[in-house]
Amino acid sequence: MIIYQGVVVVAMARNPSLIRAQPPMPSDLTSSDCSVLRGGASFRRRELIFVVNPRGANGTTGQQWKKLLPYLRSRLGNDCNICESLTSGPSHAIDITREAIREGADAVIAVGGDGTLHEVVNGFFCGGKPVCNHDVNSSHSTALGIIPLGTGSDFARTLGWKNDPHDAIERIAKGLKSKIDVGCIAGEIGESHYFINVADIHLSAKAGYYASRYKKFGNLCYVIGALQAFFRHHNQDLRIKVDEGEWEVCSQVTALCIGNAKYFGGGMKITPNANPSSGDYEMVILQDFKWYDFILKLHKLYNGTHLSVKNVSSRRARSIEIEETGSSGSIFVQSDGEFLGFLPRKFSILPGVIELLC
Ligand SMILES: Nc1ncnc2c1ncn2[C@@H]1O[C@H](COP(=O)(O)OP(=O)(O)OP(=O)(O)O)[C@@H](O)[C@H]1O
Repeated sequence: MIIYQGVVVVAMARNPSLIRAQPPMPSDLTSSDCSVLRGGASFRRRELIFVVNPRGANGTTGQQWKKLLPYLRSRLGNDCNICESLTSGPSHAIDITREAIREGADAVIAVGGDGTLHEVVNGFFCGGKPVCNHDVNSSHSTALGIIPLGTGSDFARTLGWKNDPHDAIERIAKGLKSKIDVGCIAGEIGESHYFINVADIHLSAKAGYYASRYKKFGNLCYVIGALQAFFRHHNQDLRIKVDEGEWEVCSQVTALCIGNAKYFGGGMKITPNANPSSGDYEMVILQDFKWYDFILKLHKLYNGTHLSVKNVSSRRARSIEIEETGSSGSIFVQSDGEFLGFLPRKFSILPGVIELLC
């Protein structure tokens, strides 16, 4: 990152569609996170990188962002250097985030839906380790921020945040941070993948996979995806190992959901007791469900009262290994709504690994 006369230029990995120049330093810094050496010439403005998916929510994110920028600049511009980076396509947010952290950003803020947040979270890691500042002498870490402007905003829902970008800007302005957990999924060949919301397996993952093709219909895409997934669906026996214990067979699994947070699929409270600050997951298993069970019990899935329903179980876990009893190789795995591949997988949790601006 090059800084000259209060202007910030950040070089990013793929698309140089960054950046806004900021005016020179203000005389009055109010943010608690800006370090100021009073009596000396040196003081530090927070470096905020806004990772914006202009195509989020069918392009609405881009339009809302443009309208929001003048307010954002006026609210934060005195204390912070505001860098805007528009994503050019899937996975770009990962590259932008990694680069921003290496260059010493104070916060990377995901502007969009849960898909953009998921990519930004994955950008906090590389090669199985947290990404670090290039400057090994620097002690400050990069926080995660969120401006929920997408279709679902399921993570924000867990935190009880309204879908109001002005509230989100206030949280960023305050600069208060809280440590949150991140889920980690190891695949067969050892590569790691991260999630902040919910990872899920089998029917729900298949439904999410199909839903992603119908995003243009908004939240209706989840209903269409579910209907398509039910077509030729078979419940499956799975082998599960929890917290390094014994392998157990779990019969006729319809869907298995591992929650770091509570919601998925645009507001379904699937893991109602999950808490991203608890250091563990809530694992909810639906067994032997028929298509009509979903219709009859859908309202319970949405309001989080399904744990008392027959064939639904919940338990807490820090580590979960799951494999098929057979070898169909076709049990879908989804991570924060992104199709990841098929079983087997191992899920572990990284407690308090990211600081969230809250
Ligand atoms: N410029 C782009 N063009 C097309 N797709 C993009 C672009 N930038 C990012 N994406 C992809 O769009 C996906 C969805 O983004 P995002 O979550 O912001 O929108 P959404 O429509 O609200 O979806 P969600 O249901 O996840 O809330 C991301 O996972 C990302 O891979």
